[in-house]
Amino acid sequence: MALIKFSGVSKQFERNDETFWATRNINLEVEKGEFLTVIGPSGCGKSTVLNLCAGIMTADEGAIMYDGKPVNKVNTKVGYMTQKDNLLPWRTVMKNVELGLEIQGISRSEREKRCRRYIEMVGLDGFEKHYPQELSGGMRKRVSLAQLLAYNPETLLLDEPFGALDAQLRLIMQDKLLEIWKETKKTIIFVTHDLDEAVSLGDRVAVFSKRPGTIKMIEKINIPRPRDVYNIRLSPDFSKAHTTLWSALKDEFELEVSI
Ligand SMILES: Nc1ncnc2c1ncn2[C@@H]1O[C@H](COP(=O)(O)OP(=O)(O)OP(=O)(O)O)[C@@H](O)[C@H]1O
Repeated sequence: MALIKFSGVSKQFERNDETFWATRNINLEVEKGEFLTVIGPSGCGKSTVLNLCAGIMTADEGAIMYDGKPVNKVNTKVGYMTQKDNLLPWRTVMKNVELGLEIQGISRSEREKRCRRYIEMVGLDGFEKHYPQELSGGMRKRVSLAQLLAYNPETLLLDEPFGALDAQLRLIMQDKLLEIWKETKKTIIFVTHDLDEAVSLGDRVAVFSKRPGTIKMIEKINIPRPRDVYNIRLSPDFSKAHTTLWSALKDEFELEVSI
């Protein structure tokens, strides 16, 4: 049984007194421990799909199941890193990363030990006492990721987590995320705008069509693991998957540009 299952899921919104479908008839299954990447043009409903999985929005049609149970309230099994960081401006980096553990009632020394590891992992050691407003956009994203990992949810929903990072740092973070995934065997749904990133990381890549977003294709990525994100573009398996996915994706972007 799939851990996450979307069956015929559609969601509509209202804008200027008009309703419109953001997504239509999403059918998707994600296996436990799978790394699924999701790509599609802007506004096709990728974040909406994550919001539905996290239980912070309800579907207008269809059903979302998590571990065999309907998602009809906030899904506490998932940790969600949204596009905007939700760091608290009055708490330092360390205090922000500790937040989830503090709520769980974990002792201060244990919190600090766990959080220090993740702060170090995202390359922010030395910044523990800084406040979010003293950091760059990319650094704030990394604090959010450390916060999420320290909280240790079963499933990670990541909405363009590395979008604000420069190309080099993005590769380093991709490498670290794959390491964590291997170590913790978490299930990950990772939304990105970057096809290279989608192919480098995913077991499968789901391509969304333009709005109303639906799944246009799902491609299994047959690149062996462990993957070397720094050199993966040189592999023939990478080019093959990239070419197939790009031919599906480029039509959606062309449509977007021509509107
Ligand atoms: N709460 C809301 N109220 C009204 N419209 C919304 C709401 N949330 C999303 N939308 C609209 O629904 C559509 C899908 O939005 P969504 O954020 O899911 O797209 P996306 O694929 O994640 O986009 P991007 O890649 O640009 O982040 C967009 O047109 C967006 O403006």
